[in-house]
Amino acid sequence: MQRHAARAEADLFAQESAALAQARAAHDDAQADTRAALAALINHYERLMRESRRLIRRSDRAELDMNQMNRQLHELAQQLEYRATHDTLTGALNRGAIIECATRALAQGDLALIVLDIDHFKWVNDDFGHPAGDMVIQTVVACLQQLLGPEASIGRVGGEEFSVVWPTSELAEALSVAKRICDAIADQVFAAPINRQITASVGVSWAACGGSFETIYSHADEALYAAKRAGRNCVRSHVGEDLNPLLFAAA
Ligand SMILES: Nc1nc2c(ncn2[C@@H]2O[C@H](COP(=O)(O)OP(=O)(O)OP(=O)(O)O)[C@@H](O)[C@H]2O)c(=O)[nH]1
Repeated sequence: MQRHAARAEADLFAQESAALAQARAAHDDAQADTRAALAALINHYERLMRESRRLIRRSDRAELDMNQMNRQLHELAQQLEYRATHDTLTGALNRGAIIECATRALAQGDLALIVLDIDHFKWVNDDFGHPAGDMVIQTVVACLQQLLGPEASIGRVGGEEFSVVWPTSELAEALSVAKRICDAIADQVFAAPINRQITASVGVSWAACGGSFETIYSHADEALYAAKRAGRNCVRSHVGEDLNPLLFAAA
């Protein structure tokens, strides 16, 4: 291939080299036919210009193709990154991405973790079918996004379980966010065929900067199940060793 390229390069300039040698000889020899040598030189110079233009056009096309391929590769890498970190049904962060996000947030500062689980979701599926259940899951995520804004880290960590990573030094602030989440879901109108109130139970945990994800998650999970035990549609918290028994009664 390299040999072929070298030969093509030699062939490309062979005639011009000969014409140049002829012109030099004519230049050095007072008796030579300089007009003929000049005519040959003009001829070959024009051929070189045509050839150069053709090569420039070809390289411009190759550059355009390469730029387009680069753009496609970049888009593909972004799509792969998105698919690796997001839940396909809702577009929320997936479990792995939420773990990474919470771990990073804990390394940088104090953090509240809010987990919520739709109440009696099995009945939704049983009464209205799995596609309607999927629609409820999507609506819950849309409701969280609407409530918390585009910057909030909202994840779907299980079938009908969601997490919100909420960096804050104030437990009271996290509890207020959790209460707003609980109320927003209870107030959300779900499209047909659901047409009935859906609620969620919410658990909140909090850890100071440097805490571990495993601890903050297990505390949030315990708080969530305390909320389920307390009758659902309510918020419970677990901070440190302390499982708060009566925080925000059912709405
Ligand atoms: N439609 C739908 N259903 C799902 C999905 N993932 C899990 N589920 C269903 O979610 C239901 C969860 O039911 P359970 O864990 O028994 O809990 P629950 O009925 O919500 O009751 P509580 O959590 O105790 O209030 C099961 O019926 C699962 O089949 C999903 O992606 N789509």
